[in-house]
Amino acid sequence: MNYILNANEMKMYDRDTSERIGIPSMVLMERASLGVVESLKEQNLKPDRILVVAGMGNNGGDGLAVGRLLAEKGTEVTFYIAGNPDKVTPEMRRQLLILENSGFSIQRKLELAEYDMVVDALFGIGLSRNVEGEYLELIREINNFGKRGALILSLDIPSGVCADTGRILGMAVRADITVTFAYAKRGHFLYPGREYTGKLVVKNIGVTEKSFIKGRPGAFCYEKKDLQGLLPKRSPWGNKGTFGKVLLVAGSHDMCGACILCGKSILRTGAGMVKIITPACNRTILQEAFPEAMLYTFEDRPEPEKIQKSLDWADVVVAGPGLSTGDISGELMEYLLKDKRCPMVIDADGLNLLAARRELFRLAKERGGKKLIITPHPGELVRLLKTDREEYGTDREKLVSELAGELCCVVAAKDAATLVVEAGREEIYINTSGNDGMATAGSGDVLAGITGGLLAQGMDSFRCACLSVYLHGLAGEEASAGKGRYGMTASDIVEAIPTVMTLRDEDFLRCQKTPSKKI
Ligand SMILES: NC(=O)C1=CN([C@@H]2O[C@H](COP(=O)(O)OP(=O)(O)OC[C@H]3O[C@@H](n4cnc5c(N)ncnc54)[C@H](OP(=O)(O)O)[C@@H]3O)[C@@H](O)[C@H]2O)[C@@H](O)CC1
Ligand SMILES: Nc1ncnc2c1ncn2[C@@H]1O[C@H](COP(=O)(O)OP(=O)(O)O)[C@@H](O)[C@H]1O
Ligand SMILES: [K+]
Repeated sequence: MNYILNANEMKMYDRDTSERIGIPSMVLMERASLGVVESLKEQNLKPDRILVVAGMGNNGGDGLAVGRLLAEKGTEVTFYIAGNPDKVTPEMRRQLLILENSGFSIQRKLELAEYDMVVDALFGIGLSRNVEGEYLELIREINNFGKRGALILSLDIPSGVCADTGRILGMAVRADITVTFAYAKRGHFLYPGREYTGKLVVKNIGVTEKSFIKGRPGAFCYEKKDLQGLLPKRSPWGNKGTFGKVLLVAGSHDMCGACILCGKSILRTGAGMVKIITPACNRTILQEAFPEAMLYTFEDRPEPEKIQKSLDWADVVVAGPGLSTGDISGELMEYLLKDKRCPMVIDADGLNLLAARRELFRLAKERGGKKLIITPHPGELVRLLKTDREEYGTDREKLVSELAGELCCVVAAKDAATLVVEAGREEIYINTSGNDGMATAGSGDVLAGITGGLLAQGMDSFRCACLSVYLHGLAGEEASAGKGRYGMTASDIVEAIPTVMTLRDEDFLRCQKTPSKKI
């Protein structure tokens, strides 16, 4: 697990590290700059000629220090500073003095020479408004250097990207590499900032969790190394009942694929059994394409006793993929929502029904507690909140929290960077896995299946939604590694699930054999 910070949190932890813990700000800056140089070495990048573009804040100070350290190693460095000298921070002033005392000259006019690398140190997390005028022209010029082949290295965050939202404030530097300090920032992972960040490297500078005394960061993400500890434990003497029974209510007259994609994902994630309720027209295709599933198929309308029997059998319900929004589906959703025993995952048309019929929305809300996970894509989210795409674009996190609060549930708000929010919980999960190959029909059905599969294995709703989103993204990456981002389909994502969540036998045996007591 890794924290993802906003600008205020980073400033608060920086300040605590220097003022309370006592590591001087200049030391943090030197460590940050050494981290950048180390990162270039790790990537085998040896620039001969670089341009450092520095602003008047501490981001500029980092830039001057990086230039100085590289000059010590023989790189030819041109220093350029921009901005109002009245605004210079004490650390930046000190960096200017060090350069002056060391005999470097600093330019105030941009030299349009050829450089192998441009260091972007114009604005960091202190960017507070849209860039305009001279700064806008500078950012354009930095990007032009990039187009002509120079490597663009942004310090902390590409200048022009809002560290809190990932929004572009006027114009932003398109970095090839961003080296950030202590922790990643939200703007590195939220779009469009994520696209401008290029490859992200995080360097430790001495700011640690010891500085979280006034509050922990509000966001986190998962990494591959976390997986082993996050996956539900499997009992060696378990049977298919132990690993969970999932009732999938999905599919409609012209939509059978959603049952298959979602149902297969449930089993691929490790749940023991799946039973599908769907119209009779889907029976033959399901029996052929998905023989592992049990079925309850109905002709005109499902019988309440049979629905109830299925609900009594199930540990978890997944409802909505390909369901359609007709009256029969509405009735089905009503039965499911009224039965409050099973935790439930609602996706796709299940959510459209909630949006269209307030009675169903009310029933969902009444389930309350931690028993509901919903997985809306942006269209479904705005329908549920009766808002529009414009508002979604303005403050997505606020809308997602609002929805979680209204339904008293966990919301996995799907998008290129999916957010997971739980009613009443302050921290949010920001997903970092996946790619644009996943923007393909049926991909969301796979996520609903993974979520149901993990929930059936006993996970807590919030952790389950976070892990499902992360695994889904990893499966998307695995699928694209085989088929490419153009050609991959949702079926490829399903097939990649086992690979990304494989608990290797040797790991399993090690867990079993390691004694917990130390002597
Ligand atoms: N110990 C530490 O703290 C460490 C900090 N570190 C580094 O410090 C960075 C944060 O430094 P920072 O807070 O000085 O802010 P920074 O991003 O340099 O810019 C602020 C300047 O920009 C100006 N400005 C803002 N928006 C503008 C606009 N649109 N157009 C024009 N001007 C605008 C703003 O002016 P003002 O808003 O006051 O008018 C102010 O002058 C951080 O990202 C990391 O790199 C590391 O060294 C590790 C240790
Ligand atoms: N550019 C992208 N990068 C990463 N993930 C993406 C991207 N585009 C879509 N996804 C993921 O793909 C899934 C698409 O879901 P959804 O829109 O519900 O598809 P469908 O309705 O076809 O099943 C979501 O989980 C979303 O997060
Ligand atoms: K920067």
